[in-house]
Amino acid sequence: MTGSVQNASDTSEVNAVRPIGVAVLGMGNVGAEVVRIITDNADDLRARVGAPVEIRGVAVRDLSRPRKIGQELLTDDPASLIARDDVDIVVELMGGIDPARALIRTALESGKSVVTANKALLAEYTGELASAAAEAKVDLYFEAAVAGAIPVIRPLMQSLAGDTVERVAGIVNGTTNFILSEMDETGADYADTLAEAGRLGYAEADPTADVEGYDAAAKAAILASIAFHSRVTAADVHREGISSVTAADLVAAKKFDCTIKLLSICERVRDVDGSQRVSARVYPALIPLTHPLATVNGAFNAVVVEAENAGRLMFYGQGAGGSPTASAVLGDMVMAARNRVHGGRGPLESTYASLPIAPIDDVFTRYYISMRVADRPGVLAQVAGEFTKRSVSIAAVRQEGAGDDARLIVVTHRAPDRAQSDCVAALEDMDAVIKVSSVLRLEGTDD
Ligand SMILES: NC(=O)C1=CN([C@@H]2O[C@H](COP(=O)(O)OP(=O)(O)OC[C@H]3O[C@@H](n4cnc5c(N)ncnc54)[C@H](O)[C@@H]3O)[C@@H](O)[C@H]2O)C=CC1
Ligand SMILES: N[C@@H](CC=O)C(=O)O
Ligand code: NA
Repeated sequence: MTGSVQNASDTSEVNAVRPIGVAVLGMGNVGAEVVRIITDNADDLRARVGAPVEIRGVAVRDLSRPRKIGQELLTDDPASLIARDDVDIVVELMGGIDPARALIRTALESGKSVVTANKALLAEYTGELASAAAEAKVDLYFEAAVAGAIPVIRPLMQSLAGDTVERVAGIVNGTTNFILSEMDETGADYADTLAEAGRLGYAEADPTADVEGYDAAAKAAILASIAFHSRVTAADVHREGISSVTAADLVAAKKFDCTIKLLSICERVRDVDGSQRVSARVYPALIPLTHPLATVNGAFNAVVVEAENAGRLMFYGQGAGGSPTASAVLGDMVMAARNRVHGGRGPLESTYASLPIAPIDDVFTRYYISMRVADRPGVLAQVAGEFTKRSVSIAAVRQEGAGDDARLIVVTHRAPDRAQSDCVAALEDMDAVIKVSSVLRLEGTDD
């Protein structure tokens, strides 16, 4: 056998190396799996890192709850745990902004490397935390924060570091994808499916973050920051959730050979004057059934990256759940541990391009609009007139039903989102339009 990793596990050389001490903050869906894997795979981890990896403690809220770890390792005092001299790496899996933000900052400032899956925190405070990591010359890794087990952060930060990324788009929220897939395939009820996503460990502690698109927007902010070397925060991301998507929308989408997915889209916008901006947006959209993202179901995620030289790359896998997410956390933990044993550091934050944000109004989109209309001659022409006035070209019109149930479905060509939303507002004001029942964007088409 050759290679230092193999030799390290076989000889006493490693035994002489100081162990890497790990503090785990939070023992919920992900934290419990991280603790399990570190415990079960101790020998392999030691060989891969070049030193034993030892859990120094696990911070929990409720000390009395039975856990699959020795009671002596549990604490309800995370600040004291991370302050210990024998802690080298802090793995933050509590979620939320406070106290996670302060704990991570303190850990970094006192020279500990940090691994976190906390996208809500990163989408606001990566700048602050990355500066603290850079100052202290330690690592801040967060592969698990976007698309769970799927490697997307590292490919964007490292593998594509020499390329120019044009677009990163995909399905990055497992809970909403699970809900939409179940509603589509089995006609399952929205509320039941959301509860099931919680039981399966996919949903956030507050599932509003999932269904209203906050989680997907946080991930879009993280992806856009890395892809476009610019600081993008959650507030920069246009966000719409899935709570207004109905079973009827899914049925109607099928008639257009489409399905509905909650998409996170990060795009380099190239303006006519040669300047560049970043668009980051999250919304439920129709996509053709032939599109690769249309077959991504359940809690699976997929991210499509388009880069100038690499072309199109697709990353697919389990985007949520305890063990898949723990896999990504462990990958980061091993990297951070190796760096501490052998020297070296992960990449620093890169925001040199500082591209401004393009508001949703300026972005070119396509719309799918379903409305109940008065069943009388001339209505179609009136409706079409509102689009013509705003230079929005109609790609398809379908008329369904009759009498009180007369419906028009309009699909537009690409136009500035502002012009499209103005058309919708005008339709809502028309006497002939009884109700605009559904407005969704259409993605994944060339026109
Ligand atoms: N569950 C998933 O599929 C994924 C979760 N994440 C992220 O990973 C993190 C953890 O997620 P889950 O394990 O699902 O959440 P969870 O809610 O199951 O676990 C969090 C645990 O941290 C504990 N905790 C919270 N505040 C604490 C405090 N101050 N001191 C001690 N313990 C505290 C809670 O009691 C809970 O047991 C979150 O940031 C989440 O957004 C990221 C990717 C996927
Ligand atoms: N709640 C999130 C968990 C993973 O990030 C999701 O459903 O994707
Ligand atoms: Na990931």
